Amino acid sequence: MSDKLLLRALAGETLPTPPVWMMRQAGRYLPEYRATRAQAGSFLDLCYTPELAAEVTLQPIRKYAFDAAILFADILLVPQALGADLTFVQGEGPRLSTITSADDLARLGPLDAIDEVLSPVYETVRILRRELPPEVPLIGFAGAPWTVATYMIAGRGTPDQAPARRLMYGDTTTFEALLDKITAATIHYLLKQVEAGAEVVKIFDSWAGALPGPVFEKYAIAPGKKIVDALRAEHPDLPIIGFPRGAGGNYATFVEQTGVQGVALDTSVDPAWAAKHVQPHACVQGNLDPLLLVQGGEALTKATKDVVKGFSGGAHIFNLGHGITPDASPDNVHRMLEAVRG
Ligand SMILES: Cc1c2[nH]c(c1CCC(=O)O)Cc1[nH]c(c(CCC(=O)O)c1C)Cc1[nH]c(c(CCC(=O)O)c1C)Cc1[nH]c(c(C)c1CCC(=O)O)C2
Repeated sequence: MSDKLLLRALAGETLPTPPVWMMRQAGRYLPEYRATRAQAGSFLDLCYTPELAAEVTLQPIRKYAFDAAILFADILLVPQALGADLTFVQGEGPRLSTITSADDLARLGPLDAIDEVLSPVYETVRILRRELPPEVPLIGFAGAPWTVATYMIAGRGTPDQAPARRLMYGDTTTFEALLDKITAATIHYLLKQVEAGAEVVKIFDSWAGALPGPVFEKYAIAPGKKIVDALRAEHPDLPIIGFPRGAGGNYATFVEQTGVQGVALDTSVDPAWAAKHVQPHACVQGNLDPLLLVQGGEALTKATKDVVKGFSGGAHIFNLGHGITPDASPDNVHRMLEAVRG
């Protein structure tokens, strides 16, 4: 049996204490992250400098002894590798060249050129497999096609993904061709991460909840399943975690139809509902409100224990319902861990 608790949970085991990690565990709430980030220059320089990307991945493992490490990179590296211009504007988020027509789509580069941009990420994975403690598995990741497409179409984050939804309605052919291109690039990218040493992969569909109900199956589940099937064909035992954030009642369908071993639940999901409708079919991951790591105190301790208790009847990985925010206190993370591990 594996000594890696995360892999045991993903294999369906109910553990006395769940393994713990946090989305965005390498991030701006940590002073050591901010120092390495300053040394690297820009956020993208940090992503593409393997020694420094490995260093920020390791920082939260050293500080908190989390049960998993997640590769330091970003879901928007795939659009960049496909030829989109990408910058991160301090305090505002990403900016990309937009795709609103078949001509824009045609200007993207070929799939077989993406490794020219992405190869430093594979080097980061190789360094991490050498340097991580043996009991800490490495999670590789990518964005799901719909979520990546929302940024490629709008050229930035938007509150409601209106530009992507308009292309979906107005030029379905271009929209679907873009999803197919991202899907193919993502399969290649994740296979390369696994070959380099990632032991689990997670697919972030952060904007799944913005998809209208009638097309959830077509644009969240079907591309997700395509990726899962392609990875499984090469690596039958690879554990895969899906994160269809905001999927609500569709969480159960998502798990059933994609066949993921793990599913990350966002903050809006009630553990009592998920324990009944999702957990019997997959290991659940989540779902503490990240704001509690800003608030701290008894509220944090109580909510943490409630999440652990709510999912104690099955396979569970303790995590947040979304990423930890820059204003969270590093000490509150210790308090959360104490409440999980006792
Ligand atoms: C939507 C999305 C992105 N990136 C990601 C998602 C999906 C998860 C989610 O919903 O949060 C995924 C991601 N981004 C990052 C990681 C690294 C690993 C980790 O979780 O620790 C992961 C897994 C680093 C990052 N990605 C980003 C930072 C902050 C950049 C900085 O240091 O200035 C980090 C640590 C920047 C980023 N990256 C993205 C945005 C919109 C932004 C700007 C907003 C922000 O600043 O938080 C796109």
